Amino acid sequence: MSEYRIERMGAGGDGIAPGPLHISFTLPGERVEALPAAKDRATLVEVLEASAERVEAPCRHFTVCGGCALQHWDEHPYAAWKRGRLAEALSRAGYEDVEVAPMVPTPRHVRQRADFGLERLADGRIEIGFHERGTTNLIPMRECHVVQPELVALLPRLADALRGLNAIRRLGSALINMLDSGPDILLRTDMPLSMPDRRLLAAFAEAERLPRIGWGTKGGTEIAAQILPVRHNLSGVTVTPPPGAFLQASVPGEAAIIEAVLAGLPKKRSPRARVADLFAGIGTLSFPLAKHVLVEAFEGDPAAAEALRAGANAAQMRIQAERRDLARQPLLPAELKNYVAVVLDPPFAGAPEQVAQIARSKLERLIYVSCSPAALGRDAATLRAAGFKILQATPVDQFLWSPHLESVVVFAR
Ligand SMILES: C[S@@+](CC[C@H](N)C(=O)[O-])C[C@H]1O[C@@H](n2cnc3c(N)ncnc32)[C@H](O)[C@@H]1O
Repeated sequence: MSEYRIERMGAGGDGIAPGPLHISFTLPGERVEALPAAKDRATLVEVLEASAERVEAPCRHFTVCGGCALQHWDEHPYAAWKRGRLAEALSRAGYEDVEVAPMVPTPRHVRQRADFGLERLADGRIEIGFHERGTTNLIPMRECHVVQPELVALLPRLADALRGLNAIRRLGSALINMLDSGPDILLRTDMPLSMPDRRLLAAFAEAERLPRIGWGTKGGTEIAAQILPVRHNLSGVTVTPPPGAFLQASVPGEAAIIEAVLAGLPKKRSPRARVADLFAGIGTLSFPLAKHVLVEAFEGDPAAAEALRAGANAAQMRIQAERRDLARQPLLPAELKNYVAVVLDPPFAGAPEQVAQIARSKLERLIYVSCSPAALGRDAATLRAAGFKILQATPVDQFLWSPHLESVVVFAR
C-alpha cells in the first residue's frame, strides 16, 4: 500500500498519479492511499485528503457498478472536464483555440435505452443488472440514477418471469428501449427459444402490457411475442423501431443534438437544398432536418432503414431512405456534390472511410455528431488536412457520470 497525489483526470475518468498511475474514484489534488494492481493502475483504499470538489455519490452501487465513473465529482468541474475532452480531441487534430460551447447537461433518471446482463444463479433464479467494473459479474441492481425509473422498476418482474425461460442456461442480456408505446425488450440468450419459452414471453407481455418482446442472436433478431403495435414519435413522425433499434440515450440529449445540428445548416440555401444524413438509424435527425431541407438518408441496418422509410412515407416527408453500408461503400465525391451539407453520426469507431471520401470531395459543410471524442479527433485530423475549419463545437452530456461524451461539431470550408 502506498500514498499518491492525484495530478489530473485521465480520459477514462480515473484520477492520474505520477507514473502515470490510474486510480479510479479519485480527484485532482487529492492525497490517497492505494494498492498497486497493475503496472499503470492502483486500487483506491482511502482518501487521505479529499478535494473540495468531492461530493457524496447518490447511488449505492457506485464504485462497484461499471455504469458510472464520476458520481463523486461536483457537477461544475465535471462539466468543465467533459467540455475539455472535446477541446483536447480537436486540439490533437490540429484545431487549436476552438470555441467549445458550454456542455449541455442532461438530468438524472432520463436514459431511455439500457442493455442489462442476465445470469442464471445456482438456485435457478435470474439476476439482472449492469456488470461490475472490469468484470463479467452482474450487480443485483436495486437502484439506478441514470436510467428512467419505470425501466428500473420493471427489472425485478422481468427477472422473475425469465426464471422459467429454458433459453437462458447461464447467461444472456436484455436491451430495453423505452418507446412511446411502452418498454420494448430485446433478449439475447445462450440457447434457442423453445415453444414453452415463447408462451412464457407472450404471457409476460400480456401481464405487463408490453407491446413486443424480441429475441436475438448474432445472426439477427426476431419477434418472440407481440400483443400491441410498437410506435415511437421522433420530431412529430411516428416510426415503428425494429427490436433493439438505436435510440439516442436520452430525450433531452436528443433535443440538444437536433438543435445543434439544425444550427449548423448553412444559413443561405435554396428551398431545394439537399442534405445527406449518413448513419441515419431510424431517422432521429432526418425527420427534423426534413422540415428545412430535402433529406437523403443512408443507413446500414436494413430494418432501421425500412422503419425510417416507412415513417417518412406515412408522414409525407421530403426524405429518401436507402440502405447502404457506408464503411464498404461510402458516398463518393461525385455523389457528395449533390449536397449543401452532410450530417454524419457514425458508431463509436467513427467513419474513417466516409471521411476520406469527404476529404477528397468538394463538400463545403459537414455536421459531425460523435459519441467518441477519440474517434472524432482522428476523423477531424483528416478534415483539417482537407481544409475544413470549425464553426461550432457543442458537447452534450448524453452519458451522465461516465467518461463518454456526445458532441456536435460543424466543419466548413
Ligand atoms: C450512432 S447511431 C446514429 C443513428 C441516428 N443518426 C440517430 O441519431 O438515431 C449509428 C448508426 O449507424 C449505423 N451503422 C453502423 N455501421 C454502419 C455502416 N457500416 N454503414 C451504415 N450504417 C451503419 C447503425 O445501424 C446506427 O443506426
